[in-house]
Amino acid sequence: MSKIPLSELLAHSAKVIQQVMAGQSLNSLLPMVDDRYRGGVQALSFFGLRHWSRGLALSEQLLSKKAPNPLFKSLLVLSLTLLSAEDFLALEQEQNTSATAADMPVYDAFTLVNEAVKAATLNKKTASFRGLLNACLRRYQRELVQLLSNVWQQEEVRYNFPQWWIDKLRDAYPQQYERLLKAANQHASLCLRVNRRQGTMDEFKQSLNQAGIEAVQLDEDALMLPQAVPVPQIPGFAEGRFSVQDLAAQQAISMLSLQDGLRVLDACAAPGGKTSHMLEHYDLDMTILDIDERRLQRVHDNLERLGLSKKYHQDNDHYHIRSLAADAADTEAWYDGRPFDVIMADVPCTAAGIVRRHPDIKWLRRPEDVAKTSELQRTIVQALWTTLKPGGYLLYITCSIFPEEGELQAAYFSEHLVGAERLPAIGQMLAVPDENGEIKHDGFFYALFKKAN
Ligand SMILES: C[S@@+](CC[C@H](N)C(=O)[O-])C[C@H]1O[C@@H](n2cnc3c(N)ncnc32)[C@H](O)[C@@H]1O
Repeated sequence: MSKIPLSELLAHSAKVIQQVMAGQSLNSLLPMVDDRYRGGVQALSFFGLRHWSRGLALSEQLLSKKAPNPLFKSLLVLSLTLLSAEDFLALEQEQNTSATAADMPVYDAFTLVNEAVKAATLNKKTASFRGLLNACLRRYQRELVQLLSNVWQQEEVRYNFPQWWIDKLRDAYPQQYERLLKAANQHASLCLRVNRRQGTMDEFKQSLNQAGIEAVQLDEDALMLPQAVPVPQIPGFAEGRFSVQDLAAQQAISMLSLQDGLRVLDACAAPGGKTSHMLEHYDLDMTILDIDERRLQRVHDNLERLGLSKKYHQDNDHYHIRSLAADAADTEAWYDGRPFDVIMADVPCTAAGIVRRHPDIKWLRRPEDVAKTSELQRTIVQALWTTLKPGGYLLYITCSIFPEEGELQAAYFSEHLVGAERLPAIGQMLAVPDENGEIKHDGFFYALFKKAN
């Protein structure tokens, strides 16, 4: 980041965040950023989005009327978020609330204000308002004690989440919501899954060790890298020796009684994280379904890289792969009438459990999305249930921590899926620090159902 002027990074980041606020995901925006800027823009956007509420509240105190345009607003809020970071941390420590500083970009205030004003000159939508930007930032510096004490009164600022999200978590987890919210604004370490078809865990750990990469083994297949390393620089990526997958997502196969030869449906499969995990362990007759044809291609790319495509298993009679781009709920469009032994239903959800890795999610979601996705999940699972063999298993999965997509949904399925017996499974996983203060996984929900014979 050091060689590129901060002003340019701020200008690009403000643009990216403005587009997020208009409804686009960071995943779709970051790949379009010029290679030279991408790392820096990602770091600034992650930090900006995690702490947006504070910058926004400060900007509302500093502007006497509405911001002249969305790009200016984005640049001002981002600059204030950065400028107030250390002061806010000190305030948090004073108030004894556990502060989160790990990902904080540290710039001295003088440089930051100058660079922000320079950033304003780089775009014609902001150039004529650079005086206003300068005035707001300098007033923040003069009045920061009073301004921070004003915005501290707002829960949205203290937790850096939209109020509806805070209220929902407080209702669902009265004892834990504060820990959950704080944890969700922290940096998430990279978690890898070792491909056991390409070597053992010990061999892989050894290759990391030789490359000077520190790794902590979390379970049979999972390793966490405490220090960030760009994925292509980790030895064995191109050769398919590992995948990037959170520990919570890696739990899925432990709940399914899989064995070679079973007819399995991965109903919402893309990009294939769980499909490939199943195929790394078992020789399956696998049907891969996803509504999105382009995302389905990513499943094939991943299977190819991991050596899991059928062509690598030609002589294996148990190993079959069939893929279909279709709406899982529309069984007439894709179901051939041969029921499945096992169905994995990793359904679309609000993704409220993975905000650490996708800080844009809390700004992209609207309160009404929860009921909408919950309804969609019901439609999909009820349709899938008709394609399950008597005696077969369906694993319902979301990366959410909202009960409507978790426990309440599982209770609904227990009642409404004909012949469903709910079996013991992990249930709700929450991303909160363990006894050592470490957050080891994302927020996920699992419920397992067996269909009566
Ligand atoms: C949570 S992601 C699945 C992640 C995947 N199982 C993995 O582990 O990599 C949900 C997927 O559901 C797909 N999807 C959404 N609506 C669908 C539908 N009606 N039918 C089938 N797939 C759907 C999305 O395209 C998306 O790829």
